[in-house]
Amino acid sequence: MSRLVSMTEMLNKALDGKYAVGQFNINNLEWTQAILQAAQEEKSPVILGVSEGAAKYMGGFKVVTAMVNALMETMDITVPVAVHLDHGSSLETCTAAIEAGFTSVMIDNSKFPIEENIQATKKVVEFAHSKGVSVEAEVGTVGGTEDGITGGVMYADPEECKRMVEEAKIDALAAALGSVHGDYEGEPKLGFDEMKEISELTGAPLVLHGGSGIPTHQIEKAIEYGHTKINVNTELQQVWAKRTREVIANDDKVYDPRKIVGPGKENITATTKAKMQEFGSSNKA
Ligand SMILES: O=C(O)C[C@@H](O)[C@H](O)C(=O)COP(=O)(O)O
Ligand SMILES: [Zn+2]
Repeated sequence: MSRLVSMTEMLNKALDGKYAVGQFNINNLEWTQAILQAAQEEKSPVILGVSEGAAKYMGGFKVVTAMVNALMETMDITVPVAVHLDHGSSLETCTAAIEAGFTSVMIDNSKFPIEENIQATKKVVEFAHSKGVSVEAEVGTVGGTEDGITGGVMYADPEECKRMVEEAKIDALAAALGSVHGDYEGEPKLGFDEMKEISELTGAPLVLHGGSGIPTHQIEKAIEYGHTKINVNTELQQVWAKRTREVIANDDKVYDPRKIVGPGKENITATTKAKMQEFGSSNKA
């Protein structure tokens, strides 16, 4: 029996309570164990983000939900957990994820003109809401590399954001305002004036993509201006890779994959816990 939940309740509570729930992207079994452990220890709600590429790598949507559900049971996870399709590209992919048991999806048609983006999102919302699944959409363009494809930043237009929220009836809005996937060059420059305007205009729970490498004072301001979900992928990959390199450098005879891949889990758990404290979601489960 699945104990997964959608993002709706967690994000509305976060909006009221002025904190954000982290979306931490998973890549495999170890990642999932490490993040679930962090959430349980912090008594924090958590969103497990799964990109189309990561889902394919892990063997498909059904493998992902079977793994997460089984781990929740064996690890005795009691905090709210959502499994969310990150940057879903089409109605077909979102439908397949929902049918496999995902409790939340992002339909990212932000590269299309706003009218097309809204119409495509509406169709996803119609199906998703009939199954109790939450929907996130994106307006504007997050910079950097997304599932292997690199592009520039394009700020979200406030009126387009309002239309997306009102017409498509989404549960969360990723309004791109200068954030970047992957590493930032220098200090991130987020559009806080636009953020405040979009938050006031839409009243929607906002989502911050490219959450790695943003200093705490900017994270706090983003939360103050309506961000209830912050996506983190790169930082977890970096701390895991650092530990894994050390393991191999310190022992050139090691070949047991569990001894190579496993130790980095501690770094993922520690970084996830630190992010939950920073985002204010600890003890909010
Ligand atoms: O790269 C992915 O597959 C996931 C990201 O797009 C995720 O949605 C995200 O925004 C995380 O950003 P990051 O921490 O800068 O990688
Ligand atoms: Zn993203």
